[in-house]
Amino acid sequence: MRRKVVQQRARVTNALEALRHQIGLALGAARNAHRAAEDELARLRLEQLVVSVGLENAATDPQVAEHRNDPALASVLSWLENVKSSFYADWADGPERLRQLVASAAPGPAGRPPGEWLGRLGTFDGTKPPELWRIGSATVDGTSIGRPSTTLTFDVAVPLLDESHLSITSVPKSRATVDALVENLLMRVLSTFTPGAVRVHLWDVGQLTAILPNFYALSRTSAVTVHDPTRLVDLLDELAGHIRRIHAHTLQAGYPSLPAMRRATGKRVEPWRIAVLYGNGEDLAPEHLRDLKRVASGALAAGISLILVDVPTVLGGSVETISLLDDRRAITSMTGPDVVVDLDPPLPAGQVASAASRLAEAIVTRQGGPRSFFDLLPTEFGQECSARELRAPVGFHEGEPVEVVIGDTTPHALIGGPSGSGKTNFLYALLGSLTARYSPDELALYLLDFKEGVSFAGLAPGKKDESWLPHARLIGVNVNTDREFGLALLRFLSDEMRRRSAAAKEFEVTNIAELREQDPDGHWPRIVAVIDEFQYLFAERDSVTAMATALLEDLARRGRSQGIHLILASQDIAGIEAFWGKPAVFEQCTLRIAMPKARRVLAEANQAAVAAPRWHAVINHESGVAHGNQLAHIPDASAKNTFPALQRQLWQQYATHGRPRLFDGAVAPRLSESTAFGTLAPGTDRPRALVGQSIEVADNAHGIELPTAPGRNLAVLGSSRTEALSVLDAAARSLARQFEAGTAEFLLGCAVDTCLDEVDALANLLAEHGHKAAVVTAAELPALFADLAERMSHSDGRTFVMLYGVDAVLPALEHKELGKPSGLDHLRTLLKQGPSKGVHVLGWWRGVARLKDTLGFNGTEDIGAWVALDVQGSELAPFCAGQVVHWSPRPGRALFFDRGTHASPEVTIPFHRPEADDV
Ligand SMILES: Nc1ncnc2c1ncn2[C@@H]1O[C@H](COP(=O)(O)OP(=O)(O)OP(=O)(O)O)[C@@H](O)[C@H]1O
Repeated sequence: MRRKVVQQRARVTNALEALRHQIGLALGAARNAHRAAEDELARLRLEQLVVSVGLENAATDPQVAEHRNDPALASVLSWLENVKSSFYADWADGPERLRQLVASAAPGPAGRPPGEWLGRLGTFDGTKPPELWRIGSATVDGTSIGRPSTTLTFDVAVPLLDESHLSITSVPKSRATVDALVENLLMRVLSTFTPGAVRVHLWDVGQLTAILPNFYALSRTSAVTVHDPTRLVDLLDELAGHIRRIHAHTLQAGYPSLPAMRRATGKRVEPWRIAVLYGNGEDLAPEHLRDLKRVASGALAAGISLILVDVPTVLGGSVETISLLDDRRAITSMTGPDVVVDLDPPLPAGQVASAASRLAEAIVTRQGGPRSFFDLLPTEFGQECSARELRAPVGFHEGEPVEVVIGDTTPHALIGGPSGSGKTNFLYALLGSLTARYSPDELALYLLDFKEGVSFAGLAPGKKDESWLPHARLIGVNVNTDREFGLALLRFLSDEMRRRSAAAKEFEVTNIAELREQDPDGHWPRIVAVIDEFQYLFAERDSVTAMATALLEDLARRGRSQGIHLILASQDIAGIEAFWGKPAVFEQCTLRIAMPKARRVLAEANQAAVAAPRWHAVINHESGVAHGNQLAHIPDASAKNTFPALQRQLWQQYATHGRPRLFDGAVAPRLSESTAFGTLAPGTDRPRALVGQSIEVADNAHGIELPTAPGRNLAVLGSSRTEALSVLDAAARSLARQFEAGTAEFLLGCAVDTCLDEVDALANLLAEHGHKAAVVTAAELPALFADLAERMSHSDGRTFVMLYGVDAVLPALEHKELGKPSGLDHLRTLLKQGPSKGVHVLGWWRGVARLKDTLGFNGTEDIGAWVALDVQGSELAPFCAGQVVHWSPRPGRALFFDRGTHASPEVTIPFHRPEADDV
């Protein structure tokens, strides 16, 4: 037992001993590692010290001398000597390599001596600009590379376009040098590219004109713009606007930046822009500085470079610096502080001026003066897809096309400008440009003009020109008194929006682009609804305004995702004021187009439209904020044979697309041309008496159904003879179509002698259809009613009693023989009991009171439907279930109400009677 304990203790002791040994070793190793690290640190500190004082000064430097006894010093010095000599061995051919680098990165005018290019037009329109631009040369001492008493010279160039901004700092009295440097750089750039590919903006806090005077000739063209020294904000806004627009465009096309897009597509779509800002060394105002920084950070990706002279700021993005040392020399961030750059001498002033003139001439020639409408059109029609957006140029700015985009961020547009400023012309330019790019399967147009006149009428087939615009689905003209038609269009669009959103839901997508992807066989064109003088919609305080507002707001909010877009045009103030109280619509119109002198279309502080020249427009995709301004000259699209020429071409190309519906408020519709009339046929027990054309997007008619049921009579109310004849005529003729010959009887009771001819003519027409048709005179009416009241119980066919000015015979009807019912009693019986026995009265009373007298107490129920002509709405309440009727009579229009189908009365357009012309 004891032996066992002793053995165990020995084992534990041995184990502990072994552990102690291991710990000792580890501690020793750690001590050694620590010491080695400390040595290394000391060595590195020493190395840093020597580098900071310079290797060549190490021997004499007192700080280094303190380490004289340090054994590490020698190894540090020898290590640094090695590095230096191997570096200079590499650098021996450095100047030559730099020369080659500049030669390849700064080809042609970018790096070559001016004698080789100054005065010649550039030819480069490639996708990638030179990377470097020469500013001078630098000379270094050859001693360092083992060639004492020699010097080595190499070219110095700076990056600019697509690569970097430039910040130049001057010294006192060096303005001429700075100007020469900037002029040299700009001239190299301008002479590299084809004329017009570069735009230069000049701003000088201290000068209004005379900035780089040798460029004067170019300031008449788009190549150089001199900005007002007090309006830096305008320049920054303009640049910010370009950046946003270009950014949106490139992103939309799937590229991160303009240079990337250029490289990928091999096409230059935008000019390069260089903005030169001359400051005075003082800080910019904080708001300018903020805007400048914002511009600088997005500029390069949009092809914009800044050259800042004495503008103290720390810019975002990459910036190279040139700091002048005196009037010839500078240092630059490209070569570091130890290399002094000898700036190139100024270009000869005369030669720069004449080169600028040549370039200016070339730009003017290239821009070709004002462009025409046909320059807006693509060479091949109908090639674009509208799934994501609609995009089309509408004009030109300095030779470059200016586009309008209708899509996600700019779903709706507001166009404003005083009368004659070119709104209609703009609309034509836009419609032409869009319809030439997008086929009718991609774009459907609904065009409504509240102005008096027929501005869109030419887009529908006409007498002179049978062609039509195949994209147009609806054209409404002369609707200034038919606000209901505007409402009908909004209702139609709203229904279409619902239909699209239901389809989107079914496919589990949220917008039109996705819907088109998921349902490639569906027909989902983008819809553009243009409403010219839209403020008419809100012209009165009535239910039309209330409904139009609600519908417009809904469309403005939700139309975007369903591809339904509104373009609202107006003569500024009136139109825009109409929006007060409807901010939802106004705000959603993020695309603003201001014609010259338009007010309130753009943001309040944005005065661009005030200064816009004639036949121009300010196009702004940023809700009218100044940085969104794009000025464009709009070509003349309204000149004779301009738009029609395009229309004919499109019409031929898309021959299979149906004609648009034309609603012309100034032309009374013809019954014989009405679709509703054309589709009537015999064989119904609910014949329909048409009374007028309804004000709807579809070609529909109003009519009263006449089943054999109580109350199915029609009253026409008012003194307007022509319209009354028209309504009864349409009713009779449409009924006649729904019966086989001989199965319907028409009794035409004419109490007004002046209508006898028309009534006779109608009777003849009905007889021609093979129907029984008899004309009954005023004197015969009491007997007719007595007879009908008597025989209606045995009637088996249908009898339509058409009464003209029935009130004229009221006194005679009221005549009562003792113990016998009067004529009026018979008429009342007829009205009450006739319809359920197939005998219907369709009568014209020349006033509401006279109808009431006819019907007597409790008789209103017997008039199931009425058409009111020149009768005030207030009189109609008793025949409209007591509801308030808003109706002020207007020529050529009537109010129709059918108890059986209507919640409230609707405006109808009596058909034009062909015979009416002859009377
Ligand atoms: N860009 C243009 N170039 C040449 N002529 C133009 C241009 N724009 C408009 N016009 C001419 O000016 C006239 C008025 O233009 P337009 O009818 O478009 O103006 P508007 O603003 O619609 O006026 P209103 O509101 O009174 O109808 C037209 O005869 C048209 O031919």
